[in-house]
Amino acid sequence: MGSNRQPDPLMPQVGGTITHPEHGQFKILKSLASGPFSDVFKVLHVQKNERYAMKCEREEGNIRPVLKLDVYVLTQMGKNSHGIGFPKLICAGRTGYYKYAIMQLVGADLGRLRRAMPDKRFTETTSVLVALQTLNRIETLHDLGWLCRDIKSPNFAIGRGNEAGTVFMLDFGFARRYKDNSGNLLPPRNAAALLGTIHYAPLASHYNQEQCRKDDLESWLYMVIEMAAGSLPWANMDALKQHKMIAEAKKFARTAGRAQLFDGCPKEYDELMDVIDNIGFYERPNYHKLASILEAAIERLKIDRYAQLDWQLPGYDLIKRADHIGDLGESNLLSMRLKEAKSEENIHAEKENNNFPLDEPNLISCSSPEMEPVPAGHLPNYEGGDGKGEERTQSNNSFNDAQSPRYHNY
Ligand SMILES: Nc1ncnc2c1ncn2[C@@H]1O[C@H](COP(=O)(O)OP(=O)(O)OP(=O)(O)O)[C@@H](O)[C@H]1O
Repeated sequence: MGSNRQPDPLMPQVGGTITHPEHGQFKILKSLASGPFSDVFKVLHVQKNERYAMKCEREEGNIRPVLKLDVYVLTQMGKNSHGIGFPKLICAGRTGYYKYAIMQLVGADLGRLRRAMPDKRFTETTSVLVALQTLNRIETLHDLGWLCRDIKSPNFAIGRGNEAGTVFMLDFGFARRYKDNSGNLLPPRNAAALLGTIHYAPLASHYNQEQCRKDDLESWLYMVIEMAAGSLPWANMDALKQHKMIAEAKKFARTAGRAQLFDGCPKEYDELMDVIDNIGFYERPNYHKLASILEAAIERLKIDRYAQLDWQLPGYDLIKRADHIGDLGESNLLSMRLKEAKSEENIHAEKENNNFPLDEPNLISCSSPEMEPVPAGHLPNYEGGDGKGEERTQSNNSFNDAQSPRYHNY
């Protein structure tokens, strides 16, 4: 994939080499992704002849720095015995101009793989088994004290070779601690940015509320419905111009629009929404209950839990097709410029989060509800297809914006 950004000769280039003081030389083989936040390359460890992924970002001038959070979360994950399904972090470094992290190389992401399927939906077997795996990854991340706040299929990827049946969780650039080192839950700020990816954003985020574990699961639900059904009812709405309408559609999907939302999904999925919608802000979600709903679908549909997944079956040739989808280039995606306003509340939240200097830099009390597009040079580069749902954004809608009523329940 090419980048939408102006070429920057001081950033890593294909063909170049990076030397880490302890880990040795890495030759840059290929660009894997180039987005508004970072560039990702396939690299070769020259001495060990092993391939890895390298994610890098400029030291200065980022819309939002993401690498520090990736490194922080993956380091913690590596120390955690439950780190299965998270890329292993090899090393991280900086050159003065950019920062980089070298990690386990994984395969195609679930967004591309789904769009490579004939109806843009996985088979029942794959969609249910992948729902179980991704639920497990989210539980692991949560139990480590982090929220993702950007759950979507492009942020999960399959393993390579004999790990192709394992789904890996990527991208912690919007992660946030919800508890401190002693395990105390952090109180919600009065308001928070609409951030993440609008088509998958939880209602709380639409209404500028602090997110909690439940909200990651709400995004997960939208993702698993899309994987099973092929699309979401709001798939054709413009993420930027119609973000309020998307929120309305998500509310409608809980009343008269419910049957439409779940059309094409195993019937058990309907119950997932009730369980998720009833989780409280401070509550540890009942992941086991959610998994047991998926298990009920597995039982009813007589799914072999050790079955090969769609991309492991020769018939679809999915991995190759997914690569091609990745090459389609530009879509209509637009990211948002990070504003620099800081409110008293945010400063307070940062102080409370003192041990985690990775807090989001701006978020609240921006006077304008309008979202400001980033300059063309920062347009992200993602695939076409129905990729509207993959717009990743961060806005500063005023909490008091009359058009953004505080969201209570649904
Ligand atoms: N470890 C990896 N192995 C292989 N590919 C990877 C790896 N990490 C990231 N990628 C590829 O790079 C893409 C972007 O990575 P990631 O989401 O971490 O970066 P980002 O800058 O936060 O992206 P986004 O613009 O989606 O927010 C992924 O969708 C995936 O295709």
